[in-house]
Amino acid sequence: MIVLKFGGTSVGTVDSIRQVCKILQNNTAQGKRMAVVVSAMSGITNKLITAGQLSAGGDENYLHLLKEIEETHFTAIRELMGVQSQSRVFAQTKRLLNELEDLLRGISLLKEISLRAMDLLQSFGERLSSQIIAEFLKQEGLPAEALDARTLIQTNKSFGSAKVNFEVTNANIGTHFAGNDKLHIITGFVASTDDGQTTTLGRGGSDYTAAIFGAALNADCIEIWTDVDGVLTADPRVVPEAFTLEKLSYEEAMELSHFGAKVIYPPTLQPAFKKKIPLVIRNTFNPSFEGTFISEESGHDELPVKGISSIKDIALLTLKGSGMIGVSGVSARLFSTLAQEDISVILITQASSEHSITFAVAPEVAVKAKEAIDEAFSIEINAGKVDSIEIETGLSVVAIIGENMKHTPGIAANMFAAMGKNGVNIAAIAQGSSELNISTVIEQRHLAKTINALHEAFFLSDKVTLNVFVLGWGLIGGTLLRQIKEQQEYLAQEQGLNIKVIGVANSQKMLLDEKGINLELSKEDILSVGVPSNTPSYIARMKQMNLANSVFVDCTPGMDGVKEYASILDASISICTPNKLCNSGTYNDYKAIQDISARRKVKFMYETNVGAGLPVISPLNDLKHSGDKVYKIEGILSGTLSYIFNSFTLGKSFTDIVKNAKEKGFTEPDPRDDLSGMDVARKILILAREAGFKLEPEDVKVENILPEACLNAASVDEFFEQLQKHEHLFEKRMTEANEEGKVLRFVAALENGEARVVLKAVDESHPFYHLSGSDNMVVFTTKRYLNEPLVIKGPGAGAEVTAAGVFAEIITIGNYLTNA
Ligand SMILES: NC(=O)C1=CN([C@@H]2O[C@H](COP(=O)(O)OP(=O)(O)OC[C@H]3O[C@@H](n4cnc5c(N)ncnc54)[C@H](O)[C@@H]3O)[C@@H](O)[C@H]2O)C=CC1
Ligand SMILES: N[C@@H](CC=O)C(=O)O
Ligand code: NA
Repeated sequence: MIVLKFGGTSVGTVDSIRQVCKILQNNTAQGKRMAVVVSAMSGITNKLITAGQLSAGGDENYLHLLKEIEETHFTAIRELMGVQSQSRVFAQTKRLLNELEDLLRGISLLKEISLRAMDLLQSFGERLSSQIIAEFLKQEGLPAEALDARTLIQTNKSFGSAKVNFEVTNANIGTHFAGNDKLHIITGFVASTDDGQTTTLGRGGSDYTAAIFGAALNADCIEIWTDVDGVLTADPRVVPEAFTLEKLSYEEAMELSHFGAKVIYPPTLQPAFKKKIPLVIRNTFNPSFEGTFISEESGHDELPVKGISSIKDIALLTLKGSGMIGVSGVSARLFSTLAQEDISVILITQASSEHSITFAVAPEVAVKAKEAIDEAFSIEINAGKVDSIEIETGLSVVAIIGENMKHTPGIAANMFAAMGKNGVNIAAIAQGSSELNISTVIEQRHLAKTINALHEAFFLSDKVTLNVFVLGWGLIGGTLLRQIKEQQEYLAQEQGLNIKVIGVANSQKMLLDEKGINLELSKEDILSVGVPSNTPSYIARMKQMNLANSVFVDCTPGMDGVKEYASILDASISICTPNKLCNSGTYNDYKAIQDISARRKVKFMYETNVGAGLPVISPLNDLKHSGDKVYKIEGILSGTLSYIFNSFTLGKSFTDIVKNAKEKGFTEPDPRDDLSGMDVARKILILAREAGFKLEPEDVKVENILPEACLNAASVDEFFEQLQKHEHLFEKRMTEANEEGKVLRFVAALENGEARVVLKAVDESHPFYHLSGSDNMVVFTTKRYLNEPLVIKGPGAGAEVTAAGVFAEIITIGNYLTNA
């Protein structure tokens, strides 16, 4: 015998009722014996309640609702039943509707509605639906018969949520079913007292009916048919990747539903749990799907955590004071006070210092709870031994649930790491010794982010999403976006890293889309649906989205984004950037940013600040952290100047070479940043700071090779005109060097804590002599690399290598954020 329960949506329309019929026919064909519990058609119970309230308030509009209720059922009959039986079923239904009308009229005359009348009123929903469905099933060839559960389930007189007398009820059900092989279509939710008054079974009442019948009949299984596939790992409206669980234990189901998974209401299923009858949650609208099987066994041995659950709105109350330490009976008084006020406690934590007890309640009862407790502890409060209760609001509970967490180390670590890296502060923690549930209290604004981060950490560790916000869509930004597009599929497949670009912007337009931007479209098409660019609002929107695993990528040459770095890191969003302005500003600013990223445990990465894609900053840090001592750093740190002086031979125009470097993407957006030595100065300053020297920008001594007229030119075009006019200056220096068998190299150096940038003539014996193209070369002389310095060499500028360096850092950040 199996007991099937069909909820309101499963019997809500003519189509769904037909669907129910198919499911039952299918089972019959397989020779299964069944009992069926049905709810009222969806929306009917609410209409009955409203009609009752209207009539009690003397509002004639209840008649309209009555009409609507009639229409819903008449439509079902008209569409489901053949002409021969229609009139009979209409008549049956009309009789019930007349009774309902009489009841509502009675209520309107009395001008009040008792709980008892409310129960009777609500019973019409199930009585109407069960009759029509039974008639339809009969017509379709099933041996169906409507069964009014009021004749079998006996309760006490607690109207609204009556207590079942199981002894009488079980006996009644046993007797009724003995030797009766009809297909009973049972009214859910309703019952009656021993003197025949109608009662209802409270929240989840139809599930309760199914459990009562299942237990009484020793059913093999109880199937709860609803409009979702089963119990999901998380709320799919918050986590689109949530999936249906195949198996759950009773305890897990209980914990998961306690936190708002509305699929079942486990307290009502107790009779079934007690008899160890398995429960299956199934989807009426997707009947081929197996659903979620709930039994004694948890299943999924590989899944220590089964679900992420939450309560959106709670208040946290704390009772604290020195007068509590070592005093017994404090918590007994506290919680019995709450019990007297009928306040349900959602979560409790107490540290072993016994100095305070913190607990969570629904926010609407927080003040009432505070007043009651302050009153109960008034003597201690007046004596200064205990403080008046503190209330914190705007909080949520997030919990991970699973039986296999028991005795599995690392689960809490994983949970807290995922939250910590996403900047979620935990206000309170609770774990029962059953180890079935770890609950945390967090700020409500972080709820969605937390649920998603935890879902990734526990269910999708092989498929995590990194949310990327790019500012600046020029040479580097554009190349980076192209590289991401080309590599997206590989990273998702091979690395389980789903890189989602959520925001893009150039100086004109910006676009943010939480669903992710389709990089297959052209830049013009993408930005055409954008809005005028505004850096502060771009960043505000990014923070407001509050997505898990977010990275801000600044590919602009200016300060607009840099000004916001502190606030971005403070919002627990990582940053990676080729923009050097942040790290080459004042030392205090540099230090502040480093401190914030350390404090917030988010990454701030900028390897491309020096030598573009070449590893320079990270090896320097490795040397430092491993205890080496850096004596000297010397380098050709400008790809542009390297290219220019490597290509500058007799007979060539200096201006053409600079233009050529710009076309190749080596130069800064304004090449004067390179030629003035400014860009190199920034780089050696950054290296000096990374090496541990507290230098300010003005501490770097730079030889200026550009004439005033070039520096002062109003535009880049005008600069090139002026450069042409002054070419002879460069030719002169080059010829002089050549005459000594030397070449010109723009060299940066850090020695004894002093940083310099000079144009130097070097001979063949010098390592910088043989450079070519845009190559950078960095020479580290250290305690360990003393006689043979450590040399790093390769292209130090250009769109492809720079963007690739930024991309690599994005991936590093992704791995950091998503691995515990
Ligand atoms: N070209 C290279 O080899 C290297 C460049 N870099 C750095 O990369 C950065 C980008 O350089 P490029 O791509 O060559 O510059 P670019 O001039 O080609 O592109 C800059 C982009 O930023 C946009 N932009 C500027 N301010 C903005 C704002 N407030 N909001 C939104 N968008 C804004 C511009 O519209 C443009 O799309 C610079 O900081 C540069 O120093 C670093 C290493 C190597
Ligand atoms: N303009 C710079 C680009 C890299 O930082 C250079 O030429 O090195
Ligand atoms: Na680099």
